[in-house]
Amino acid sequence: MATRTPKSASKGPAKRSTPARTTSAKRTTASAGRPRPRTGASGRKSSVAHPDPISWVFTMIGKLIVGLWMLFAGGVGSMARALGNNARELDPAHRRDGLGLAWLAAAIVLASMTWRNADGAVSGVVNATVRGVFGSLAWALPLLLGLLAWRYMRHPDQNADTGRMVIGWAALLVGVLGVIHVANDTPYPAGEGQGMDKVSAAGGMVGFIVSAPPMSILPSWITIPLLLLLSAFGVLVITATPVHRIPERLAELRHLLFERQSDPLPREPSRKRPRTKKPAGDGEGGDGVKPYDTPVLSEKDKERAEHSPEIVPGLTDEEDAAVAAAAAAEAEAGRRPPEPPLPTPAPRKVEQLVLSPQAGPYALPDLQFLKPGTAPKPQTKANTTVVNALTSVLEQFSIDAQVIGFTRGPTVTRYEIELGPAVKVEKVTALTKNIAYAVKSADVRILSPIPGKSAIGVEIPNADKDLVALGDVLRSQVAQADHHPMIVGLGKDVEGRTIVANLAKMPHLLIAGATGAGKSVCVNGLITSILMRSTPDEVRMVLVDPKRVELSVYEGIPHLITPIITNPKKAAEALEWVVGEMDRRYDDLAASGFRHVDEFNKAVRAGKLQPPPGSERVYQPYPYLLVIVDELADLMMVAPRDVEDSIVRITQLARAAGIHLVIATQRPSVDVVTGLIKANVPSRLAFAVSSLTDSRVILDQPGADKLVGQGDALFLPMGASKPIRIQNAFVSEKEIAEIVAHCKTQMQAEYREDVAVAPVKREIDEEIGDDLDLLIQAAELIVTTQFGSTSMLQRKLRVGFAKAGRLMDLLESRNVVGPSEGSKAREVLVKPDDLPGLLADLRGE
Ligand SMILES: Nc1ncnc2c1ncn2[C@@H]1O[C@H](COP(=O)(O)OP(=O)(O)OP(=O)(O)O)[C@@H](O)[C@H]1O
Repeated sequence: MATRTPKSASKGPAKRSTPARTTSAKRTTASAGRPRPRTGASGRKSSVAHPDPISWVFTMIGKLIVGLWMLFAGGVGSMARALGNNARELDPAHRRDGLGLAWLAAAIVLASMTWRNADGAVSGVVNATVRGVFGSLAWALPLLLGLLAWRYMRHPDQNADTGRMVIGWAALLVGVLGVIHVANDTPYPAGEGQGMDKVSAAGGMVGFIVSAPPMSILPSWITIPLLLLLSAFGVLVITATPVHRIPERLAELRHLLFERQSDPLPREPSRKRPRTKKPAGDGEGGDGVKPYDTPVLSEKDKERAEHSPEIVPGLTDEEDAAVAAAAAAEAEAGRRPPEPPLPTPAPRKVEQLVLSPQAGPYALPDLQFLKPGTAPKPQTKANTTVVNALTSVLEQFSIDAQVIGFTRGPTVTRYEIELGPAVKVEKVTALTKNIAYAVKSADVRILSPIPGKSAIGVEIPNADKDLVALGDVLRSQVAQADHHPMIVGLGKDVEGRTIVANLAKMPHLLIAGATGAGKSVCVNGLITSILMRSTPDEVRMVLVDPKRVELSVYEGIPHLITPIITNPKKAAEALEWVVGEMDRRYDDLAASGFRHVDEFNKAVRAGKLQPPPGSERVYQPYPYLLVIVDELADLMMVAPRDVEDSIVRITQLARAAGIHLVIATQRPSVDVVTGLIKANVPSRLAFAVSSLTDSRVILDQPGADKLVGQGDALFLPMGASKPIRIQNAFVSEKEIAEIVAHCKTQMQAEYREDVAVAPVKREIDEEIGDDLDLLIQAAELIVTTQFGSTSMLQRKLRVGFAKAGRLMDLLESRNVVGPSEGSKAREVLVKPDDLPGLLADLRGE
């Protein structure tokens, strides 16, 4: 079989070629009548009818030479190809190193020929040529080549930047040479009183070419500004400054030149610490919590080694990061230090419904307490690699689609894929695993479509993340423009936009995520945002921290109405207190005819609300009440029913009363985040979770299982159908401690006594449930009459047989009556004297 195929294959062409050959042979024979050389169709050859031996020898020698030449050329060619292949296998960085060295050599050679009076024909020609071309700036050419060499070797991975630099410097050089040429009366290379000498002494041929044409039609006072404009363009390209950002860049420059020495944050002496005292890369030295701190595996060091400090300033050196990011933050704020909202004046004297009286003015903490994050990186080599990987996946599967661009966010980059006509979206979405394989990342999330765009989004984590700092978020224009006291900084979205949210509008928020996903940092961010922007008479807080350590730093802040609640049982009580507070506020709203506490407050501030005649009451504005529960699971373990009841009541009604809940949990399972709680907490913030099920519990859709952790989150505000992906803002423990200290110096915390105190009925047995009142009546009846009869309970309490039987069972289980004795009444085990104690027990007191 194996031999047959070539045979038959060779037969085909042979058969096909035979007639042709036969025909031509016949034709030749017919025309010449004798055999002719097969090559010979030309007249010249056909005229050589009898080649003599000498010419034959020459012909053969010629053929030999041609053959040898072809052999040599083939050898050189294949050698070059082999070398080329090897060169292709070289690390691109090495190739660029080679290029850099070549430029350096050229710079040195050029400098040796142009910077000194070298004799020698070659030097003379090179010198004259360089001067002829670049005129009086010929001396700068070796420097520019040296600079190019340095860039190639220093940043082998920044091709695009090097290209930009070359273009920028070229534009600058051409513009300046033109100006020099005009300044020297625009000499021509030939003509009377002109010549190359004069051209070389002015702007050279470059200067001539760029200045002579405009000078022939325009006066010099127009030509020079035009040339200066070209030079300015070069400077903008070199510094990568779009025109609209010139003021910011100038501000940065001023900052670097004049203000860097005088620390922009003088309140923090620690900033001046010598670098060596801090472990390298410890972005928040001594803070405990560091941004992107990986608790299990320390990949940070590896990452740090892979990125030059210029690319990832935040992860390598705190001071550089601080300076770079300060510049960026200032640039963002247009160099104007952001103004904190004005402190609210001391409240008027109040007499009722007071959470705690406040004396003296209260100054909000300075925003400088919060450090800036890292400046966002526009594009890195990793992005180009991913674009190539995506393109090749689409090509491999022959899908008519292309990557049309990407948006780099702080943690992930979203690549946009546009489909060709009649290509199914599913063709790309079905490739999730292949894309993940090609880009070497398991956390690929596909968005189809990107909201507001006809494109599919592929979100891939960045190897080099940006640090989003709470300080930058709160300093942003969007946060500064809104003075609502419940505005909190959430972070930045994939497009780098700052995301702030109004807790009052949420109106309640559920935060969930696995351990280490960034929940605690988020809760800290929310509380810190409030501390930064609101006075205690605007916002009051109840903090519930069953884990005991997460929120302890806030102990003593004046915004608290009760010490931080760490005991889950007391937490349930505090939630009940909140329900009571809500009811009190509702009573006020109902009595005054307002529908929201904001309207009520407005009326009170305007003095429009008068207490009813005869009442001693003095109205005063209600502060917002923010209740933060850091671990719902711990509460649900202790008193699931009470906690759920309170949460549901609060969430259903509290909005109008200015009471808002933030519930965090690391166990987003259905027994913790029950259907009732979910239905009543409309805004969700999901950090990375381990399973699709968890993601569905929080968001009612997948997505959170594809997050990368460390503050990467999906935010689903009330009413939205698609979550927004954000990188949560980071705030360090050190910053929090400073802010808390400031708040404490402004005002003492004055706690209400009754918040976490058990109201009358507390530890009611779950078994009793809603029957407590009936049970107490039954116990009273039986103990006072000493007659343990079910039918008596039926008659006296007017309940059915089943209920009476249940009450009797409950009393039996609590040793109030003995076991059933058939139709006889049960024995009563508690004496009338012990009744008060029994009732207190039943009430759980
Ligand atoms: N927004 C963020 N920016 C940068 N890094 C973050 C961010 N949020 C969290 N991290 C990093 O992730 C680590 C873990 O975060 P965090 O302590 O908030 O997790 P958690 O979900 O609260 O975990 P646990 O439930 O175990 O307390 C932090 O120490 C920090 O290094």
